[in-house]
Amino acid sequence: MSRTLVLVRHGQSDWNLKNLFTGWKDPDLTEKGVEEAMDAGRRLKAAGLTFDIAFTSELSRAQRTLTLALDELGQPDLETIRHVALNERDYGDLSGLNKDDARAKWGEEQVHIWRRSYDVPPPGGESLKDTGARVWPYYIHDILPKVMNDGTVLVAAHGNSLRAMVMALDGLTGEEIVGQEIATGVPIVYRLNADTSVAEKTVLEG
Ligand SMILES: O=C(O)[C@H](O)COP(=O)(O)O
Repeated sequence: MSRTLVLVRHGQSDWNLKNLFTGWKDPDLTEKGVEEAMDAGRRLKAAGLTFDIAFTSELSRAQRTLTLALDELGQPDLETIRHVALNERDYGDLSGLNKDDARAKWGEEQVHIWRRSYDVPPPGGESLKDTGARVWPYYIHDILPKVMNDGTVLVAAHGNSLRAMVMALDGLTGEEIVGQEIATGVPIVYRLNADTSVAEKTVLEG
C-alpha cells in the first residue's frame, strides 16, 4: 500500500532569475535551478522514495528538473509521461514582461490579483481556475489511477499547475489558494487514503 503522490516545482529558470512572466515560454534552468533540481532528487532519496512512474509538462524547465532529480535518485530510466495539461498557467500578454515593470504600469494590487487570484485571468491568459480546468481532469483520469493502484508517483511541474493540484488535494477555496506559494525544488509528499482523500502531507524542506 503506497498511494503516494509527490509534487515538485521546477528549479529556478532564466526568466525566474530575470523576474519575467514566463507562462508557456520555454527558458532553461539557471545553475541555481540545476542545483535545486538535484537537491530535490537528494531529498526524495533521503526520504526513501522510489517511483513507479513520473509525469511532467511539455516545458523544458520541468522536464530537465525531473531528469536531474531522477538521476540523483538513481532512477534515470523511470517511465515518464509528458503532457500539456501540466504546463504553467498561460500568462498571455504578460509573458516576457518584467514583473516590477508590470507593477509600475498596472499597480501592485492588480498584478497580485493576476498572479494569485483564483478566477481573474491576466490579459489574454489563464486564471488559476482556467489552469485547473485542464489540470484537474488530467489528475483524475491519468495521475490518480496510478497512485490508487498502490503506486508512488512523481509530478514535476510549475508554480500554478501545482497550485491547482494543491487546491484540489487540500480542499482549498478560491480565497484560501491566494496565499499558497510553491517553492522551487521542494518536494511535497502526499499519502492518500483508499477514498482518495489526503491521509498525510509532508513538505521535504532543507
Ligand atoms: O510563469 C511564471 O512567470 C512563473 O513560473 C510563475 O509566476 P508567478 O509567481 O507570477 O505565478
